[in-house]
Amino acid sequence: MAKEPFIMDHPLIQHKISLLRDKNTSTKEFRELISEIAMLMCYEATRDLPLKAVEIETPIATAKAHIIAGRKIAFVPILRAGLGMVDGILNMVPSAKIGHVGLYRDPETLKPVEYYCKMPTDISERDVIVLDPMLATGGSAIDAINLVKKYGPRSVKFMCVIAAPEGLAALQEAHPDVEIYVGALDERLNENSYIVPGLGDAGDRIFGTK
Ligand SMILES: O=P(O)(O)OC[C@H]1O[C@H](OP(=O)(O)OP(=O)(O)O)[C@H](O)[C@@H]1O
Ligand SMILES: O=c1cc[nH]c(=O)[nH]1
Ligand SMILES: [Mg+2]
Repeated sequence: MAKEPFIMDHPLIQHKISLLRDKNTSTKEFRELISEIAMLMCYEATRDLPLKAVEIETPIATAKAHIIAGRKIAFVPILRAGLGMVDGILNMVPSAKIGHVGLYRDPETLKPVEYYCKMPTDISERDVIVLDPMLATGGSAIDAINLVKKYGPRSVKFMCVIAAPEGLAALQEAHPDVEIYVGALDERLNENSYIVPGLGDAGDRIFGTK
């Protein structure tokens, strides 16, 4: 059985996603918002990182404190649009490594086509979070996670800004072990498999290509 997805309810995330949806939001603002949302979502998606107890000498006394227990993380953006989430996330986890999966959705078949894959060499020691702003039919996320799993990472999570119910169900069925973090769960897909109401084509809006 797949785990329940984690749907973000934080007001800051909801506010920023609303601005992202607006067709009048400029490329510059869109890029900044995607990065900020990814940073806030990363805070939630890393909530289960294990801690270890340490003693720290403050100027006053010895503090019994906690630091992250050496778990290693890799983020894997799905090109192109996933790249827009990387900067914000690296603000939170600066030592993370980054893998890349290049996929585009064929406009006729709507099936993902792979054109690039490069993973950190030590990915089998890492917890991976796959990044893509959009989960529409789910085909791209499912294929990207299939690719990542071939490298034998310790665990895989998936983080998206907007999901369609259809894509969420498909991803849960294909990868029931993967924890899914969603900024907002929308109504449905339209006849071209775009998310409704969604925000349009995330890659085009991040890179200004339309
Ligand atoms: O769930 P799916 O139906 O597979 O659709 C979602 C995919 O579509 C978009 O990428 P796109 O193919 O537009 O490529 P791009 O990021 O290069 O624009 C998006 O960023 C996802 O990767
Ligand atoms: O709504 C959608 C669906 C797929 N890809 C996008 O960028 N947006
Ligand atoms: Mg696109």
